Amino acid sequence: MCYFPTRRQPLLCVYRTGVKWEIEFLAARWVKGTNTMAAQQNGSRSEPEGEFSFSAEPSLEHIRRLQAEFTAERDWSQFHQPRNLLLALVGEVGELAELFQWRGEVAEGLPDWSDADRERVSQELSDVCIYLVELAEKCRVDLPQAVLQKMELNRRKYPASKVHGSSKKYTEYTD
Ligand SMILES: Nc1ccn([C@H]2C[C@H](O)[C@@H](COP(=O)(O)OP(=O)(O)OP(=O)(O)O)O2)c(=O)n1
Repeated sequence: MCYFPTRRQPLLCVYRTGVKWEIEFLAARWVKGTNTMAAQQNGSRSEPEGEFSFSAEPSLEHIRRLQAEFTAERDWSQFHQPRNLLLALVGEVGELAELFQWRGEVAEGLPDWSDADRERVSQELSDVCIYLVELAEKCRVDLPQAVLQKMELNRRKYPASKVHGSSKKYTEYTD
């Protein structure tokens, strides 16, 4: 797998043979950052107002491998059993919740938030994602496939024609 996001692709591909995922990941982040900066300098946004999408990389498998390397390098695998990871995950969810605490309703895009608070949200969401992915690994759940299967189940449980515009739980439907 290789990144082809910009004309800088040769730089990124140089690292492929070393299979140093962290370097690839940081390089991809750098590319995204410079793209964003360039867009800002040109006075343009990378996306139309109101639209948002994730970068294609890293995949969940890529994140799993990066975290596996991170823990192996520190001899921390001994601490990262499923129960500990679950507690760590819940702790990070708590830290994320704390950022939203007492603010009242928050608009999509967090328009009134400071850059520092947005950065904290980004970091806490990342902590949640990292621990979630590692917990899935330790539970031997193939998370991307499991998510697809769960979404299919959700579609069948909540047929759009039946529940359109309603937030009721499926158990509340009588027919
Ligand atoms: N034993 C550990 C400790 C940390 N991490 C990684 C995964 C998380 O992404 C992040 C969590 O680090 P901290 O426990 O220091 O928590 P925070 O980054 O949230 O710091 P703070 O609690 O000060 O906000 O580091 C890990 O994998 N295993």
